Amino acid sequence: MTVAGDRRYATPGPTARDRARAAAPVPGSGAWRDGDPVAARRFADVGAVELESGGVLPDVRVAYETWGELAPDGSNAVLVLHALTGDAHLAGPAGPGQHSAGWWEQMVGPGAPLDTDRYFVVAPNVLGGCQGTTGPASTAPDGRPWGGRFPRITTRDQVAAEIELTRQLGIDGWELVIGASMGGLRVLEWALMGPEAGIEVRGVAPIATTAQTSGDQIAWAHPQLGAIRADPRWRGGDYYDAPDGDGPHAGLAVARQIAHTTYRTAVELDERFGRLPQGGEDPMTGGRYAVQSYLDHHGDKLARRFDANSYLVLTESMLSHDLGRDRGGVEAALAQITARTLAVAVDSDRLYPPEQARRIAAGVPGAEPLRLVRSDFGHDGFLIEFDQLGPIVASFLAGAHARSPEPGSGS
Ligand SMILES: CC(=O)SCCNC(=O)CCNC(=O)[C@H](O)C(C)(C)COP(=O)(O)OP(=O)(O)OC[C@H]1O[C@@H](n2cnc3c(N)ncnc32)[C@H](O)[C@@H]1OP(=O)(O)O
Ligand SMILES: N[C@@H](CCO)C(=O)O
Repeated sequence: MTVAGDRRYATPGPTARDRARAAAPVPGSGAWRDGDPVAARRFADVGAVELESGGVLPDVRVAYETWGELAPDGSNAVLVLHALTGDAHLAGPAGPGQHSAGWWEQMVGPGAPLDTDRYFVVAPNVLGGCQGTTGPASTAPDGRPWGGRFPRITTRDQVAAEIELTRQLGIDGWELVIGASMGGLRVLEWALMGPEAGIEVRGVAPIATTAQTSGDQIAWAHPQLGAIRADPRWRGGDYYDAPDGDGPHAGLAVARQIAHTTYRTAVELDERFGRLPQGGEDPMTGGRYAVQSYLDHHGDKLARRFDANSYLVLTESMLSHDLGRDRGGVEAALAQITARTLAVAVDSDRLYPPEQARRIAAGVPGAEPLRLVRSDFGHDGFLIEFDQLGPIVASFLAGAHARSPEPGSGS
């Protein structure tokens, strides 16, 4: 698909995702209909999590959703890990308290690439998040919200909480652990921490992600953190009791605008919006260009659905990510991964460039060759290009079937 010369987006209209869906529906996707039963959001109390920093986060609760049925021999479990502002709601209509229909509904469902007729799919909300799992807005032991006191957490701390969830679910192995962006960081830690914890990880699919957060990624995150902290309504992170929910919405919106620019491509923004003014506004007399309006929209939309402190905590967890820390470096760590590995990148991703995924594919013994998704839309391609991503994931899973008994066969 190309966006060249497409100026329809100067005002809101069908999105790239809408058009991709219409042009090439993914087999089995779209099986969820309004009115279908919503996958129930459940909660697991996983106890205290010992943090890499040396502290302890007590009374951790993990929110999660599941689809499909766990086979009697437990052989068909798939773990899906969401990105920065995602949540446990992969597929199906929005339920109570959920901001939207599932963010990966094209990938998960009956007959979809992650086929819920065949697999038991589990999606937790990440530690530090704001969609049901313990995070800065949760209540601390003293009865007040954690707020600015919420500890620094790392990718490994997040996986430690997910390991406890896995134990509570009675799952002793994952057929596949899959996720993109921040989810992909956890996928890679799972590949090492899972087996160390006695949980078999048979396959991993890190998508649009990296084995080690780079200087460029830290640099892009820095002004996002600063925008939230510079908002006087942030109040050092203790804004939950502010009158009328008077939190750092403006700072969070600016952070999202910076981030969203990195999620798309320079070519798309230029060809799609160019220098067009927004609607009846005149940029020469204080009005906005259409691309400014577009970023305002995405910033405001996130500020309405996401907690600024979680944005800080999760962003800083991403900065901590280094698969090689205390493992002798990235290459030594990748070399220890024994799971079947499929690294996927989006060819136009300027935030997680394909070189980073290539490093994963080159470093893991026996990994599949790097798979590139072709997209005009950059990092967000993992949320748009389902006609490519779906078959890549489905064929990787089919490769697992070729080598092992039918999931759930018990043999
Ligand atoms: C795992 C996870 O990451 S879960 C979280 C995923 N969801 C998000 O990140 C939410 C933010 N949304 C997005 O990033 C994108 O919408 C995607 C990736 C989900 C889909 O991409 P696209 O289909 O290309 O959507 P696009 O970036 O064009 O955004 C469309 C929105 O911009 C709006 N828009 C487009 N042009 C303009 C404009 N000139 N002025 C104002 N708004 C505009 C559209 O009305 C639409 O609004 P809506 O989403 O409220 O309906
Ligand atoms: N749109 C995605 C991009 C980050 O990978 C999100 O908000 O989580």
